[in-house]
Amino acid sequence: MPPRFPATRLDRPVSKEPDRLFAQPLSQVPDFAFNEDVVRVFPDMIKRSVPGYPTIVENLGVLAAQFAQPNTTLYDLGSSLGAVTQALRRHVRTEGCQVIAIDNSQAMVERCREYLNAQNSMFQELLPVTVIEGDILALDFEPASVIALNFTLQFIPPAQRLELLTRIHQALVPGGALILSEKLRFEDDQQHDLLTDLHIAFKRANGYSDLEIAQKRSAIENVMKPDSLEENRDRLLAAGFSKVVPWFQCLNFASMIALP
Ligand SMILES: Nc1ncnc2c1ncn2[C@@H]1O[C@H](C[S@+](CC[C@H]([NH3+])C(=O)[O-])CC(=O)[O-])[C@@H](O)[C@H]1O
Ligand SMILES: O=C(O)C(=O)Cc1ccccc1
Repeated sequence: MPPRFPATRLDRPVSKEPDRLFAQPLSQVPDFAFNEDVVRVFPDMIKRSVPGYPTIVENLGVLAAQFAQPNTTLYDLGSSLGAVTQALRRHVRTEGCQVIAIDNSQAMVERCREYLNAQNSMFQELLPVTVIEGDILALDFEPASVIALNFTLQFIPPAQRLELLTRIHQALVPGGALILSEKLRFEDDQQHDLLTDLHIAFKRANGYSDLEIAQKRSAIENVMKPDSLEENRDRLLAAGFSKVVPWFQCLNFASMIALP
């Protein structure tokens, strides 16, 4: 019998179940939700859907090691299965730090805890971690040096994004940073259409059919609302951040560092 969680190149045990959630024609496509069905295929889904995702996650650990300050908290907001938390723990060795991962999907949180237990049993001297099932909009932040919002803000109702970022800014200590990754929309229609077509080509190259791509798009269109890079930058500045530095973009997915 093969082990239930074979170790990957990154020493991270992940489900290998392929994403076929939208492969059959659905008479009505329900709104996308982070439920048990999604959790089972999530590692495959996110890798085949988000160009640059593995690079962003691994380098988030590298970036975090530069910003982590002693005796502070590192947050993984909207942690899903804890890929970012695992990267933080692979890279950050700063004295007295802890990681808090939080997600409001019970199914995600349960599986995330299993994966982090597996990481605990494979490595020593990892930062302590707490996984919370809860709403990031209701979180009381501890003094923090690294806050990761890795493809989570796009699922927060647009009217609540500025207030969340303002509270994140207030929680950050000097020398810390918010790392924000988002799908982007583009203000120039031609640029938007080109990068959207290229994203569809990326998905097709990763084995998704036209039907899967179309049904997934209609599932997410009511729940995931991307902003442009300019909107993201302006909102971060309005929240009190002093500097916004994009550090990665692959097609219509980008990640930026925001300094307090
Ligand atoms: N209000 C909320 N409070 C808490 N969690 C929330 C909220 N709204 C949505 N979520 C959670 O945010 C996560 C977004 S996925 C993040 C990927 C991960 N960061 C990764 O790097 O692998 C992005 C994607 O699937 O495109 C889901 O797990 C939601 O349950
Ligand atoms: O699949 C897409 O088109 C996306 O934009 C990204 C995504 C990835 C995983 C869950 C929801 C959205």
